[in-house]
Amino acid sequence: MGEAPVFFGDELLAGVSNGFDLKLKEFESAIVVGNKTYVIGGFDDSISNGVRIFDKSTDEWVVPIVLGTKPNEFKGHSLMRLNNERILVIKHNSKSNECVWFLEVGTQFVQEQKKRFETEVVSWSKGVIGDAERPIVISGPSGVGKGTLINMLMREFPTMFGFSVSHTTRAPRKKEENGVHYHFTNKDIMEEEIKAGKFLEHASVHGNLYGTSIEAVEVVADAGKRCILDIDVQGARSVRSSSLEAIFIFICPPSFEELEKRLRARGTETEELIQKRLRNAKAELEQGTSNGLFDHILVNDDLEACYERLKKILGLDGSTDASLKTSTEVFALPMEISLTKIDEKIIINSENADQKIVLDLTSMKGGAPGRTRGLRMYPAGLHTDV
Ligand SMILES: Nc1ncnc2c1ncn2[C@@H]1O[C@H](COP(=O)(O)OP(=O)(O)OP(=O)(O)O)[C@@H](O)[C@H]1O
Ligand SMILES: Nc1nc2c(ncn2[C@@H]2O[C@H](COP(=O)(O)O)[C@@H](O)[C@H]2O)c(=O)[nH]1
Repeated sequence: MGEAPVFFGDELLAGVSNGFDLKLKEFESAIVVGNKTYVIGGFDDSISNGVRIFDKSTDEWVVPIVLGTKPNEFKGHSLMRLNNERILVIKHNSKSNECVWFLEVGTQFVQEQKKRFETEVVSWSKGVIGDAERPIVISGPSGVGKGTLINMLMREFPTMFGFSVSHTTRAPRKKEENGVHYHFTNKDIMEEEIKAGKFLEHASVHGNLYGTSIEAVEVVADAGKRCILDIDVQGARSVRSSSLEAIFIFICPPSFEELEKRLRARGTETEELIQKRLRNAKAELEQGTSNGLFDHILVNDDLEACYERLKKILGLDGSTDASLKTSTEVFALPMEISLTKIDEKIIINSENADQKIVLDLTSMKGGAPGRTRGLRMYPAGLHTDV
Protein backbone atom coordinates (compact mmCIF):
# COMPACT_ATOMS: atom_id res chain seq x y z
CA MET A 1 0.00 0.00 0.00
CA GLY A 2 1.51 3.32 -1.08
CA GLU A 3 1.85 6.46 0.98
CA ALA A 4 -1.00 8.89 0.46
CA PRO A 5 -0.81 12.64 0.71
CA VAL A 6 -0.96 13.94 4.24
CA PHE A 7 -4.44 14.89 5.42
CA PHE A 8 -4.08 18.46 6.63
CA GLY A 9 -6.82 19.09 9.18
CA ASP A 10 -6.54 22.41 11.04
CA GLU A 11 -5.17 20.64 14.07
CA LEU A 12 -2.58 18.82 12.05
CA LEU A 13 -1.23 21.94 10.38
CA ALA A 14 -0.04 23.08 13.80
CA GLY A 15 2.03 19.90 14.12
CA VAL A 16 3.42 20.11 10.63
CA SER A 17 4.32 23.77 10.96
CA ASN A 18 6.27 22.75 14.05
CA GLY A 19 8.65 21.21 11.61
CA PHE A 20 8.20 17.47 11.59
CA ASP A 21 7.57 15.59 8.43
CA LEU A 22 4.60 13.27 8.74
CA LYS A 23 3.92 10.67 6.10
CA LEU A 24 0.60 8.88 6.24
CA LYS A 25 -0.36 5.58 4.73
CA GLU A 26 -3.58 5.05 2.84
CA PHE A 27 -6.65 5.36 5.13
CA GLU A 28 -4.59 6.91 7.93
CA SER A 29 -5.21 10.43 9.22
CA ALA A 30 -3.67 12.41 12.04
CA ILE A 31 -4.54 14.96 14.67
CA VAL A 32 -2.62 16.94 17.30
CA VAL A 33 -3.54 16.90 20.99
CA GLY A 34 -1.07 18.87 23.09
CA ASN A 35 2.45 17.71 22.34
CA LYS A 36 1.30 14.54 20.67
CA THR A 37 0.23 13.74 17.14
CA TYR A 38 -2.11 10.75 16.93
CA VAL A 39 -2.08 8.83 13.66
CA ILE A 40 -5.26 6.78 13.37
CA GLY A 41 -6.24 4.16 10.78
CA GLY A 42 -4.48 1.27 9.09
CA PHE A 43 -6.24 -1.28 11.29
CA ASP A 44 -4.74 -4.15 9.32
CA ASP A 45 -1.31 -3.13 10.64
CA SER A 46 -0.71 -5.62 13.45
CA ILE A 47 2.21 -3.57 14.84
CA SER A 48 0.48 -0.25 15.40
CA ASN A 49 -2.97 -1.81 15.94
CA GLY A 50 -4.54 1.25 14.32
CA VAL A 51 -2.94 3.98 16.45
CA ARG A 52 0.58 5.43 16.62
CA ILE A 53 1.72 8.55 18.41
CA PHE A 54 4.47 11.05 17.68
CA ASP A 55 5.56 12.74 20.91
CA LYS A 56 7.08 16.14 20.13
CA SER A 57 8.58 16.47 23.61
CA THR A 58 10.76 13.36 23.12
CA ASP A 59 10.87 13.46 19.31
CA GLU A 60 9.88 9.80 19.23
CA TRP A 61 7.18 7.55 17.80
CA VAL A 62 5.33 5.40 20.34
CA VAL A 63 2.97 2.51 19.68
CA PRO A 64 0.47 2.71 22.56
CA ILE A 65 -1.44 -0.05 24.32
CA VAL A 66 -4.88 0.12 22.71
CA LEU A 67 -7.79 -0.77 25.04
CA GLY A 68 -11.52 -1.12 24.36
CA THR A 69 -13.22 -2.64 21.34
CA LYS A 70 -11.73 -0.96 18.29
CA PRO A 71 -13.82 -0.19 15.19
CA ASN A 72 -13.75 -2.70 12.36
CA GLU A 73 -11.37 -1.71 9.62
CA PHE A 74 -12.74 1.29 7.77
CA LYS A 75 -11.75 2.97 4.58
CA GLY A 76 -11.91 6.66 5.27
CA HIS A 77 -12.74 8.63 8.37
CA SER A 78 -12.69 12.19 9.73
CA LEU A 79 -11.10 13.26 12.99
CA MET A 80 -11.83 16.09 15.38
CA ARG A 81 -10.16 16.91 18.69
CA LEU A 82 -13.00 17.46 21.17
CA ASN A 83 -10.72 18.39 24.08
CA ASN A 84 -7.51 17.07 25.66
CA GLU A 85 -9.33 13.88 26.63
CA ARG A 86 -11.07 12.69 23.46
CA ILE A 87 -10.73 12.54 19.70
CA LEU A 88 -13.95 12.12 17.74
CA VAL A 89 -13.64 9.68 14.84
CA ILE A 90 -16.44 9.58 12.26
CA LYS A 91 -16.38 6.65 9.89
CA HIS A 92 -17.23 7.59 6.29
CA ASN A 93 -19.78 5.75 4.18
CA SER A 94 -21.37 3.94 7.11
CA LYS A 95 -24.63 3.87 9.04
CA SER A 96 -25.51 6.46 11.68
CA ASN A 97 -25.54 3.80 14.42
CA GLU A 98 -22.02 2.62 13.55
CA CYS A 99 -20.15 5.73 12.47
CA VAL A 100 -19.33 7.50 15.76
CA TRP A 101 -16.24 6.50 17.72
CA PHE A 102 -14.13 8.17 20.37
CA LEU A 103 -10.43 7.59 20.89
CA GLU A 104 -9.89 8.44 24.52
CA VAL A 105 -6.39 9.82 25.02
CA GLY A 106 -6.58 11.65 28.35
CA THR A 107 -9.75 10.62 30.20
CA GLN A 108 -9.43 9.62 33.84
CA PHE A 109 -9.64 5.95 32.83
CA VAL A 110 -6.80 6.35 30.31
CA GLN A 111 -4.65 8.33 32.80
CA GLU A 112 -5.04 5.48 35.33
CA GLN A 113 -4.09 2.88 32.72
CA LYS A 114 -1.00 4.90 31.69
CA LYS A 115 0.17 4.79 35.31
CA ARG A 116 -0.61 1.08 35.56
CA PHE A 117 1.20 0.09 32.35
CA GLU A 118 3.89 2.84 32.60
CA THR A 119 3.51 3.56 28.90
CA GLU A 120 1.20 5.32 26.45
CA VAL A 121 -2.37 4.02 26.51
CA VAL A 122 -5.40 4.97 24.43
CA SER A 123 -8.88 3.48 24.57
CA TRP A 124 -11.65 3.12 22.02
CA SER A 125 -15.22 3.86 22.99
CA LYS A 126 -18.14 3.41 20.64
CA GLY A 127 -20.59 6.30 20.35
CA VAL A 128 -24.14 5.11 20.92
CA ILE A 129 -26.94 7.24 19.52
CA GLY A 130 -29.86 7.83 21.90
CA ASP A 131 -30.48 7.05 25.53
CA ALA A 132 -31.27 3.43 26.18
CA GLU A 133 -34.14 3.30 28.65
CA ARG A 134 -33.32 2.20 32.17
CA PRO A 135 -32.53 -1.53 32.33
CA ILE A 136 -34.89 -3.72 34.38
CA VAL A 137 -33.54 -6.02 37.08
CA ILE A 138 -35.92 -8.84 38.00
CA SER A 139 -35.16 -10.92 41.08
CA GLY A 140 -36.97 -13.44 43.22
CA PRO A 141 -36.58 -16.98 44.50
CA SER A 142 -36.06 -19.84 42.10
CA GLY A 143 -39.37 -21.08 40.69
CA VAL A 144 -41.37 -17.92 41.42
CA GLY A 145 -41.96 -17.24 37.70
CA LYS A 146 -39.34 -14.61 36.73
CA GLY A 147 -38.44 -16.37 33.49
CA THR A 148 -42.11 -16.90 32.63
CA LEU A 149 -42.92 -13.18 33.08
CA ILE A 150 -39.81 -12.10 31.14
CA ASN A 151 -40.73 -14.43 28.25
CA MET A 152 -44.22 -12.91 28.14
CA LEU A 153 -42.73 -9.39 27.92
CA MET A 154 -40.23 -10.38 25.22
CA ARG A 155 -42.95 -12.10 23.20
CA GLU A 156 -45.37 -9.17 23.38
CA PHE A 157 -42.72 -6.47 22.80
CA PRO A 158 -39.95 -8.13 20.76
CA THR A 159 -38.47 -4.88 19.42
CA MET A 160 -38.48 -3.14 22.77
CA PHE A 161 -36.79 -5.56 25.14
CA GLY A 162 -33.60 -7.60 25.01
CA PHE A 163 -32.49 -10.21 27.52
CA SER A 164 -29.12 -9.96 29.24
CA VAL A 165 -27.64 -13.42 28.66
CA SER A 166 -25.79 -14.34 31.86
CA HIS A 167 -22.81 -16.63 32.28
CA THR A 168 -23.21 -19.68 34.50
CA THR A 169 -21.20 -22.69 35.57
CA ARG A 170 -24.31 -24.84 36.01
CA ALA A 171 -25.06 -27.52 33.42
CA PRO A 172 -27.60 -26.70 30.68
CA ARG A 173 -31.13 -28.02 31.10
CA LYS A 174 -32.89 -29.82 28.25
CA LYS A 175 -33.90 -27.24 25.62
CA GLU A 176 -31.49 -24.59 27.00
CA GLU A 177 -29.23 -23.18 24.29
CA ASN A 178 -25.74 -21.81 24.80
CA GLY A 179 -25.70 -18.07 24.07
CA VAL A 180 -29.49 -17.82 24.24
CA HIS A 181 -30.52 -18.82 27.77
CA TYR A 182 -27.03 -18.60 29.26
CA HIS A 183 -23.41 -18.57 28.24
CA PHE A 184 -22.48 -21.94 29.75
CA THR A 185 -18.90 -21.93 31.00
CA ASN A 186 -16.68 -23.52 33.63
CA LYS A 187 -15.44 -22.29 36.99
CA ASP A 188 -11.80 -21.71 36.00
CA ILE A 189 -12.63 -19.70 32.91
CA MET A 190 -15.31 -17.69 34.67
CA GLU A 191 -13.04 -16.87 37.62
CA GLU A 192 -10.35 -15.67 35.19
CA GLU A 193 -12.88 -13.49 33.39
CA ILE A 194 -14.15 -12.07 36.69
CA LYS A 195 -10.54 -11.15 37.58
CA ALA A 196 -10.13 -9.49 34.18
CA GLY A 197 -13.06 -7.19 34.98
CA LYS A 198 -15.43 -8.64 32.42
CA PHE A 199 -18.44 -8.77 34.77
CA LEU A 200 -20.85 -6.13 35.96
CA GLU A 201 -21.86 -8.45 38.81
CA HIS A 202 -21.43 -12.07 39.78
CA ALA A 203 -22.55 -14.31 42.63
CA SER A 204 -22.50 -17.86 43.86
CA VAL A 205 -26.13 -19.04 43.62
CA HIS A 206 -27.35 -22.52 44.68
CA GLY A 207 -23.75 -23.81 44.43
CA ASN A 208 -22.85 -22.43 40.99
CA LEU A 209 -21.34 -19.19 39.71
CA TYR A 210 -23.62 -16.83 37.81
CA GLY A 211 -22.73 -13.42 36.41
CA THR A 212 -23.75 -10.61 34.08
CA SER A 213 -20.96 -9.57 31.74
CA ILE A 214 -20.65 -5.91 30.76
CA GLU A 215 -20.91 -7.10 27.15
CA ALA A 216 -24.26 -8.86 27.81
CA VAL A 217 -25.83 -5.55 28.80
CA GLU A 218 -24.03 -3.52 26.12
CA VAL A 219 -25.19 -5.67 23.19
CA VAL A 220 -28.82 -5.15 24.18
CA ALA A 221 -28.40 -1.38 24.52
CA ASP A 222 -26.45 -1.23 21.24
CA ALA A 223 -29.40 -2.87 19.51
CA GLY A 224 -31.53 0.05 20.79
CA LYS A 225 -33.41 -2.21 23.19
CA ARG A 226 -34.19 -2.03 26.87
CA CYS A 227 -32.23 -4.61 28.82
CA ILE A 228 -33.84 -7.13 31.20
CA LEU A 229 -31.63 -8.84 33.79
CA ASP A 230 -32.88 -11.99 35.59
CA ILE A 231 -30.51 -12.17 38.56
CA ASP A 232 -30.56 -13.17 42.23
CA VAL A 233 -30.73 -10.76 45.19
CA GLN A 234 -26.93 -10.64 45.68
CA GLY A 235 -26.57 -9.68 42.03
CA ALA A 236 -29.29 -7.04 42.36
CA ARG A 237 -27.39 -5.53 45.29
CA SER A 238 -24.18 -5.36 43.23
CA VAL A 239 -26.00 -3.75 40.30
CA ARG A 240 -27.55 -1.21 42.70
CA SER A 241 -24.06 -0.07 43.65
CA SER A 242 -22.79 -0.10 40.05
CA SER A 243 -23.12 2.68 37.48
CA LEU A 244 -26.05 0.92 35.79
CA GLU A 245 -29.17 2.92 36.59
CA ALA A 246 -31.82 0.23 36.62
CA ILE A 247 -35.37 -0.35 37.89
CA PHE A 248 -35.39 -3.13 40.50
CA ILE A 249 -38.39 -5.47 40.70
CA PHE A 250 -38.76 -8.33 43.17
CA ILE A 251 -41.18 -11.18 42.45
CA CYS A 252 -42.71 -13.04 45.43
CA PRO A 253 -44.69 -16.29 45.48
CA PRO A 254 -48.20 -16.20 47.00
CA SER A 255 -46.96 -18.79 49.54
CA PHE A 256 -43.97 -20.97 50.24
CA GLU A 257 -46.04 -24.08 49.46
CA GLU A 258 -46.95 -22.71 46.04
CA LEU A 259 -43.26 -21.97 45.34
CA GLU A 260 -42.37 -25.57 46.19
CA LYS A 261 -45.21 -26.82 43.96
CA ARG A 262 -43.96 -24.74 41.00
CA LEU A 263 -40.35 -25.82 41.40
CA ARG A 264 -41.40 -29.50 41.45
CA ALA A 265 -43.84 -29.09 38.58
CA ARG A 266 -41.11 -27.53 36.44
CA GLY A 267 -39.22 -30.82 36.74
CA THR A 268 -35.78 -29.39 35.99
CA GLU A 269 -34.02 -30.07 39.32
CA THR A 270 -33.28 -33.18 41.38
CA GLU A 271 -34.94 -33.49 44.79
CA GLU A 272 -31.66 -32.49 46.46
CA LEU A 273 -31.41 -29.33 44.36
CA ILE A 274 -35.07 -28.46 44.93
CA GLN A 275 -34.43 -28.63 48.68
CA LYS A 276 -31.34 -26.42 48.32
CA ARG A 277 -33.27 -23.83 46.25
CA LEU A 278 -36.13 -23.81 48.76
CA ARG A 279 -33.71 -23.29 51.68
CA ASN A 280 -32.12 -20.36 49.83
CA ALA A 281 -35.58 -18.98 48.95
CA LYS A 282 -36.27 -18.22 52.64
CA ALA A 283 -33.27 -15.87 52.90
CA GLU A 284 -33.96 -14.35 49.47
CA LEU A 285 -37.58 -13.58 50.37
CA GLU A 286 -36.45 -11.95 53.60
CA GLN A 287 -33.80 -9.83 51.89
CA GLY A 288 -35.94 -8.99 48.88
CA THR A 289 -38.89 -7.73 50.86
CA SER A 290 -37.20 -6.01 53.78
CA ASN A 291 -34.24 -3.82 52.94
CA GLY A 292 -35.53 -1.28 50.44
CA LEU A 293 -33.30 -2.70 47.70
CA PHE A 294 -36.23 -3.09 45.30
CA ASP A 295 -38.34 -0.33 43.79
CA HIS A 296 -41.34 -2.64 43.28
CA ILE A 297 -42.50 -5.91 44.83
CA LEU A 298 -44.97 -8.03 42.86
CA VAL A 299 -46.76 -11.15 44.09
CA ASN A 300 -47.01 -13.69 41.28
CA ASP A 301 -50.27 -15.39 42.22
CA ASP A 302 -52.41 -15.26 39.11
CA LEU A 303 -49.92 -15.11 36.23
CA GLU A 304 -51.97 -12.85 33.94
CA ALA A 305 -52.77 -10.41 36.74
CA CYS A 306 -49.10 -10.25 37.77
CA TYR A 307 -48.06 -9.67 34.14
CA GLU A 308 -50.52 -6.78 33.85
CA ARG A 309 -49.06 -5.20 37.02
CA LEU A 310 -45.55 -5.62 35.64
CA LYS A 311 -46.56 -3.90 32.39
CA LYS A 312 -48.11 -1.06 34.39
CA ILE A 313 -44.83 -0.50 36.25
CA LEU A 314 -43.05 -0.35 32.90
CA GLY A 315 -45.61 2.06 31.40
CA LEU A 316 -46.89 -0.57 28.96
CA ASP A 317 -50.45 -0.85 30.16
CA GLY A 318 -51.90 1.29 27.39
CA SER A 319 -51.34 4.63 29.18
CA THR A 320 -48.36 5.18 26.86
CA ASP A 321 -48.20 4.15 23.21
CA ALA A 322 -45.73 1.26 23.17
CA SER A 323 -45.39 1.41 19.40
CA LEU A 324 -43.79 4.84 19.74
CA LYS A 325 -40.99 3.46 21.87
CA THR A 326 -39.00 2.06 18.99
CA SER A 327 -35.26 2.31 18.53
CA THR A 328 -33.54 5.38 17.05
CA GLU A 329 -33.90 5.66 13.28
CA VAL A 330 -30.79 4.55 11.38
CA PHE A 331 -29.65 6.36 8.21
CA ALA A 332 -26.62 6.27 5.92
CA LEU A 333 -23.74 8.74 6.14
CA PRO A 334 -22.18 10.12 2.93
CA MET A 335 -18.88 8.88 1.51
CA GLU A 336 -16.81 12.07 1.91
CA ILE A 337 -17.44 14.33 4.86
CA SER A 338 -15.91 17.21 6.81
CA LEU A 339 -16.62 18.25 10.38
CA THR A 340 -17.32 21.61 12.03
CA LYS A 341 -17.85 22.14 15.75
CA ILE A 342 -20.36 24.63 17.14
CA ASP A 343 -20.48 24.46 20.94
CA GLU A 344 -21.43 20.87 21.78
CA LYS A 345 -22.73 20.14 18.28
CA ILE A 346 -20.71 18.67 15.43
CA ILE A 347 -21.93 19.49 11.95
CA ILE A 348 -21.22 16.75 9.42
CA ASN A 349 -20.95 18.34 5.97
CA SER A 350 -20.74 16.64 2.62
CA GLU A 351 -20.16 18.18 -0.79
CA ASN A 352 -22.15 15.42 -2.44
CA ALA A 353 -25.17 15.57 -0.18
CA ASP A 354 -27.46 18.58 0.25
CA GLN A 355 -28.27 17.76 3.81
CA LYS A 356 -25.96 18.55 6.71
CA ILE A 357 -26.17 16.20 9.68
CA VAL A 358 -25.91 17.29 13.32
CA LEU A 359 -24.22 15.17 15.98
CA ASP A 360 -25.32 16.56 19.34
CA LEU A 361 -22.96 15.76 22.21
CA THR A 362 -24.88 17.75 24.85
CA SER A 363 -26.03 14.71 26.82
CA MET A 364 -22.91 12.63 26.16
CA LYS A 365 -22.30 10.16 29.01
CA GLY A 366 -19.83 7.43 29.84
CA GLY A 367 -16.80 6.36 27.85
CA ALA A 368 -14.05 3.82 28.39
CA PRO A 369 -14.18 1.00 29.32
CA GLY A 370 -17.78 0.91 27.98
CA ARG A 371 -19.67 2.88 25.37
CA THR A 372 -20.20 6.64 25.13
CA ARG A 373 -23.96 7.15 25.17
CA GLY A 374 -26.61 9.82 24.99
CA LEU A 375 -25.60 11.14 21.53
CA ARG A 376 -28.23 12.52 19.16
CA MET A 377 -27.89 12.58 15.38
CA TYR A 378 -30.35 14.28 13.05
CA PRO A 379 -30.52 16.16 9.75
CA ALA A 380 -29.89 19.90 10.28
CA GLY A 381 -33.11 21.91 10.24
CA LEU A 382 -35.14 19.13 11.81
CA HIS A 383 -34.71 20.78 15.21
CA THR A 384 -35.02 24.56 15.29
CA ASP A 385 -31.66 25.23 16.99
CA VAL A 386 -29.34 24.13 14.14
N1 LIG B 1 -48.43 -17.45 38.38
C1 LIG B 1 -48.09 -18.71 38.16
N2 LIG B 1 -48.93 -19.67 38.50
C2 LIG B 1 -48.63 -20.99 38.32
N3 LIG B 1 -47.46 -21.41 37.78
C3 LIG B 1 -46.57 -20.49 37.44
C4 LIG B 1 -46.82 -19.09 37.61
N4 LIG B 1 -45.74 -18.40 37.16
C5 LIG B 1 -44.86 -19.33 36.74
N5 LIG B 1 -45.35 -20.57 36.89
C6 LIG B 1 -44.66 -21.86 36.60
O1 LIG B 1 -43.69 -22.03 37.64
C7 LIG B 1 -42.53 -22.69 37.13
C8 LIG B 1 -41.29 -21.85 37.45
O2 LIG B 1 -41.33 -20.65 36.68
P1 LIG B 1 -40.02 -20.00 36.10
O3 LIG B 1 -39.17 -21.05 35.49
O4 LIG B 1 -40.46 -18.87 35.27
O5 LIG B 1 -39.36 -19.51 37.47
P2 LIG B 1 -38.04 -18.65 37.69
O6 LIG B 1 -38.34 -17.68 38.75
O7 LIG B 1 -37.56 -18.10 36.40
O8 LIG B 1 -37.03 -19.74 38.23
P3 LIG B 1 -35.42 -19.75 38.24
O9 LIG B 1 -34.97 -18.64 39.08
O10 LIG B 1 -35.07 -21.08 38.80
O11 LIG B 1 -34.97 -19.62 36.82
C9 LIG B 1 -42.75 -22.87 35.64
O12 LIG B 1 -43.15 -24.23 35.39
C10 LIG B 1 -43.89 -21.90 35.30
O13 LIG B 1 -44.68 -22.35 34.23
N1 LIG C 1 -26.34 -12.83 40.42
C1 LIG C 1 -26.80 -13.44 39.32
N2 LIG C 1 -27.82 -14.32 39.41
C2 LIG C 1 -28.27 -14.90 38.29
C3 LIG C 1 -27.71 -14.62 37.04
N3 LIG C 1 -28.35 -15.34 36.10
C4 LIG C 1 -29.29 -16.04 36.75
N4 LIG C 1 -29.25 -15.77 38.07
C5 LIG C 1 -30.11 -16.29 39.11
O1 LIG C 1 -29.73 -17.60 39.43
C6 LIG C 1 -30.86 -18.28 39.96
C7 LIG C 1 -30.95 -19.67 39.37
O2 LIG C 1 -31.17 -19.62 38.01
P1 LIG C 1 -31.43 -20.99 37.19
O3 LIG C 1 -31.47 -20.58 35.76
O4 LIG C 1 -30.28 -21.90 37.50
O5 LIG C 1 -32.73 -21.52 37.68
C8 LIG C 1 -32.09 -17.42 39.64
O6 LIG C 1 -32.49 -16.80 40.85
C9 LIG C 1 -31.56 -16.39 38.71
O7 LIG C 1 -32.22 -15.16 38.87
C10 LIG C 1 -26.63 -13.68 36.98
O8 LIG C 1 -26.06 -13.36 35.92
N5 LIG C 1 -26.22 -13.13 38.14
